[in-house]
Amino acid sequence: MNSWHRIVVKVGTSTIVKQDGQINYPVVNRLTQTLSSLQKSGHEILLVTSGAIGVALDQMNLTQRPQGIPEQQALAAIGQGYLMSLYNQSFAFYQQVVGQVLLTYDVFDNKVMLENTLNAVEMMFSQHVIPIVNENDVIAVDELDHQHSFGDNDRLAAIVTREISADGLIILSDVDALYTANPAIDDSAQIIDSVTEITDEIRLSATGSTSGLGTGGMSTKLAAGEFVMNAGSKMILINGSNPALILEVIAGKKIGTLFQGV
Ligand SMILES: Nc1ncnc2c1ncn2[C@@H]1O[C@H](COP(=O)(O)OP(=O)(O)O)[C@@H](O)[C@H]1O
Ligand SMILES: N[C@@H](CCC(=O)OP(=O)(O)O)C(=O)O
Repeated sequence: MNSWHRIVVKVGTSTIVKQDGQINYPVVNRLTQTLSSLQKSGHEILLVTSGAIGVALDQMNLTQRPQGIPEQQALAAIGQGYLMSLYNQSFAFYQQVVGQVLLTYDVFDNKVMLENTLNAVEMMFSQHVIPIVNENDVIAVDELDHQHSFGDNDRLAAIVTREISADGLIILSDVDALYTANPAIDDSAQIIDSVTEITDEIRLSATGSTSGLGTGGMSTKLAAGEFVMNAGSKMILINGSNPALILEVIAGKKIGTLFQGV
């Protein structure tokens, strides 16, 4: 069924931080306006946001993401508070209350921690509050995974979508859709408007991030799509430069790439 009542929206760093490293205030404003209006019209919205490290780079006058894990953890600590202050201020303009939920992957393996988290999220939904989720990069302990994909919020958003039994996940990125090849480096790349199964051909089309801001590129989004489809839900990938597109997705308009099993 194509309903979008309980929705997870994931926003990538490349959407809220511009190429020059500055925060994209108009986009943050349109995002908070769109999500607030959806919440007020009866939808349950959970926002998974990246950007802690992205905004901290600017705060610390750095032009690129450091390679070292402790350096990135420190930036995550610095930027997370700032990121939440941005969202608090922007949502407050639309009289929308939000709550911060910082997660690590071990939460999903621990029955008690998971139950506590889900209880808090359900309570926020019943109070018309929008939970804002990010990975708690400062204390994340999965060292091996950390080395390879420090902070993968596409995966986190997919797991959250399953755990809260959301109707779907909307991923906002800096591309219009999944393409047959990375459009940043291949002019002949074509949009793929729907995916029912992640085939090897699709997997090969996806490469990592070229923006310098995001982390996972398209590979982590495909993995998220596969996870969400296996959980019986759906995912849409759209361009985050105009977050009001979320309203069109919910109205059933065909934009971006829809990942949905048959
Ligand atoms: N097949 C593909 N289709 C679309 N984008 C792709 C593809 N392969 C790689 N990419 C890259 O993935 C990037 C989006 O991932 P990323 O930079 O991690 O964004 P975000 O910060 O939104 O998570 C795009 O800018 C694009 O360069
Ligand atoms: N947790 C990290 C973001 C990790 C991440 O997945 O980034 P992105 O590829 O921009 O969605 C942060 O807040 O900086």
